[in-house]
Amino acid sequence: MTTARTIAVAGASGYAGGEILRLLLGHPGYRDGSLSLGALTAGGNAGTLLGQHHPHLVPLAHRELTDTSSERLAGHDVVFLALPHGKSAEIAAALPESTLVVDCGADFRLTDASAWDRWYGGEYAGHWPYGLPELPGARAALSTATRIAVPGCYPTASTLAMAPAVAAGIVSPEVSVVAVSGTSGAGKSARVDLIGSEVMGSVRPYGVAGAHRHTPEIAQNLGAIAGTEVTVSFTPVLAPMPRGILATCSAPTTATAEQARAVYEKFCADEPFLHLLPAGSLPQTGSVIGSNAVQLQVVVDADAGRLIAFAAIDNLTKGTAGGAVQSMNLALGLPETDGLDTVGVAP
Ligand SMILES: NC(=O)C1=CN([C@@H]2O[C@H](COP(=O)(O)OP(=O)(O)OC[C@H]3O[C@@H](n4cnc5c(N)ncnc54)[C@H](OP(=O)(O)O)[C@@H]3O)[C@@H](O)[C@H]2O)C=CC1
Ligand SMILES: CC(=O)N[C@@H](CCC(=O)OP(=O)(O)O)C(=O)O
Repeated sequence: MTTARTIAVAGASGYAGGEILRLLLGHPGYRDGSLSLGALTAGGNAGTLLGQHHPHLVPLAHRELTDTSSERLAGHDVVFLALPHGKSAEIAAALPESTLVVDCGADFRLTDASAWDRWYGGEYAGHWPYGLPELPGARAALSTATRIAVPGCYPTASTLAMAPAVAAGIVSPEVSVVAVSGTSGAGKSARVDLIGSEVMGSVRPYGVAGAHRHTPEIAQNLGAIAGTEVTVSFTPVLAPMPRGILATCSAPTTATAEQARAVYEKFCADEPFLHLLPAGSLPQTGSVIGSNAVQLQVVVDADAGRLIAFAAIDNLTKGTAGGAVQSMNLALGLPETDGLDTVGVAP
């Protein structure tokens, strides 16, 4: 019998950490004992029980959260970091190279130090293999990785919506993205602009005109696929729902609707989590809640000369924890879909 691989989750009291734990509890490796859960850590909530923060994670309710330090996290085979931006670099540097570190924060996503400086600031920590297996070449990179940077939730939806069109060269490299997100994308910490009475019954844009830090990440992804610079105009929109992102992306095209559809069918054909809906159906967040699926559609507005691609994801599942577990599976040589469902919860 082989020894179980141990997994630690830093930031376990938060939304992303909680979702990682939810997925791991259903992972076949956890069920057969080949994966086990070690340290679960937090910041100010260290010393409290996980059940106080995630009462839905019944089997782990009794687990005590410990402080977050490289000493606590050392000795595990896999460490998920679900911490605020800027917290990962120091911890990761103190962990052995043999430990698989999967970072849900932004610290290692950007390949351009000047982009990091402009949108985040502080010392640039470098970049790691990017945890979006559906991108060209990503599976090969992830299968040998011991450090993985999980994408942001908006970049996951927007990149996957436009990747087929950009890879096939059927759009000009000028992409517009309007993406509507549920409030869990902002994390669990208290913010006046996120209290119920400010959010309920209202939809509002924020971080407009290139101000949102996901703009360079989306441009980086699409530029790498295109092999040329891609400009991205990104408008995030906050909606009164707990989970989900619907990204509506467009770019100039001369392709017909049939040509565009053929491109998307080919791109999605062997992808376990990419679901191109039948022509005439449009993605909605309600169909992907709790699932790792990405529901896609592509249409062409011939009068405007634009290709429009839609993607719906659960920001906490495919947009964070699902992408993290999918990447872990690849890095550990496990089946990529282990512990990840394409079946959502509805209504
Ligand atoms: N929410 C989402 O949809 C997505 C999130 N991510 C990324 O995942 C990471 C976590 O996000 P999310 O779960 O939403 O955030 P939350 O605010 O919900 O959780 C943050 C977690 O980090 C812990 N923490 C906060 N400050 C410190 C600190 N100084 N030292 C140690 N631990 C600390 C918190 O512990 P405590 O409870 O004790 O404060 C909590 O466990 C972020 O980097 C985020 O960008 C990525 C994609 C999507
Ligand atoms: C609704 C909402 O506030 N969403 C977050 C994005 C969350 C996410 O994916 O991003 P990171 O991992 O890069 O933090 C925001 O706009 O800041």
